[in-house]
Amino acid sequence: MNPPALDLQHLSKRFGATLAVEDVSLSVGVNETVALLGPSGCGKSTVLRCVAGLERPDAGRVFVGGRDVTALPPEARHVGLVFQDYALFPHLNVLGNVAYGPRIRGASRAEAEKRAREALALVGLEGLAGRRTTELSGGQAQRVALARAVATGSPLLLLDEPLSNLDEQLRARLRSDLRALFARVGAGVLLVTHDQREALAVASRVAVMRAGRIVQVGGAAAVFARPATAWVASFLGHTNVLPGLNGCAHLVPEDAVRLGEGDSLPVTARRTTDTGAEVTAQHPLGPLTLHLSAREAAGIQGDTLRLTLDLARILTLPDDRERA
Ligand SMILES: Nc1ncnc2c1ncn2[C@@H]1O[C@H](COP(=O)(O)OP(=O)(O)OP(=O)(O)O)[C@@H](O)[C@H]1O
Repeated sequence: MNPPALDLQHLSKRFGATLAVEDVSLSVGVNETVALLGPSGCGKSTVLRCVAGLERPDAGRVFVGGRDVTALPPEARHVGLVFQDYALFPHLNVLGNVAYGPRIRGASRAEAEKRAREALALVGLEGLAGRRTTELSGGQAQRVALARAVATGSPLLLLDEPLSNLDEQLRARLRSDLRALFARVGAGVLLVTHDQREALAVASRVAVMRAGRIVQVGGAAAVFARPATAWVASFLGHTNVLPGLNGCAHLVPEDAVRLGEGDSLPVTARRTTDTGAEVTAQHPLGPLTLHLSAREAAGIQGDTLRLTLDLARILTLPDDRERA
C-alpha cells in the first residue's frame, strides 16, 4: 500500500508563552483533500508552516509520502504551497511563474514550460500563459498560484486560506472548481481555512482545531451532522445549541423543526433577512432561532408560532463552550 501523502505525528509548537500547536496528529491520503478548520489564532497556519518547513516544531514528526522530512529545509521537502497572498513574481509572466518550480528543481527550460502548460490547462488558464501577472483578476491570480503549486509535481499541496482575498461570488464559484481540480491532480491536499462552507464544499475530511488541538476529525458531512461537542456545533454554524443540564447542550438541527403543528410558542424576536425572516420562539428547551422563508414568515399569526420538534433528531452533546 502507498504511504499517505502526509503523516503528522504528535506535532507541538510553542511561541514563548503561547502553545500554538499541541500534540497534533493527522494524515492526508494520496488523492485526498483534508481541511484544517478552526477560528482565527487556533494554530492552523502554524501546522501548515511546520509541514512546509517554514517553522521547526518543538516535538513531533512530519512524513511526506512516507519520507521523514522533519529535519529537512523547505526546498528539500517537495511540497507545493499556496498562501493567502499568492506572491506571484511580478517580473515573470504567467508561464514563467508556473515554470519556476520545476526549473529550480532542475528541469530543463523546455521540460519546465511543458509542465507549466499542463498545469495551466488543468486550472483552465492555458490561454493566459503570456500575460503579465499584474494584468490578472483576483480569481485568475488564485488559479495561477494553484497551477504553480501543481506544476511542482509534489505529492502534497498545502493551501492556506487560498480564497480569502476574493469576493463572495468568486469564492463560491472557485470552491466547486477546487474540488474538481483536486480530484484531477492526484495529490494529497491539506487546506487551511476558517470558513466552514469552504471546508464542507472542498474537502472530503475535516479536522476541527481549537486552541492548538484537533478536537474532531471525520468525513465533512458527518462532522457537520454529528459534531462531537457544543463548541464544535456552534463553530460549524449550527444556530440552536441550547444549554441543558449537567454540563450538556442540546443541538437542534434545522431539519428537526416542523412548523405549523404542535404547540403555539411565543415569538420573542423577529428580524427581516434577505431570504425571509429570522424568528426566535420560546420553546421549553430554550429559545429556538429559525430561518424562515418569506412565505413561512407571512404565515405567522400574531406573536406566536406553532412548531414541534422531532426529538429523535436532537443531539445531546457535552457543553464545552465556556472553556478558554
Ligand atoms: N511567529 C510567531 N511568533 C509568536 N507567536 C506566533 C507566531 N506565529 C503564530 N503565533 C501565535 O500562535 C497562535 C497560532 O497562530 P496561527 O497563525 O497558527 O493561527 P491560525 O489558526 O492560522 O490563525 P489565522 O486564521 O488568524 O491565520 C496565535 O496565538 C499566534 O498569535
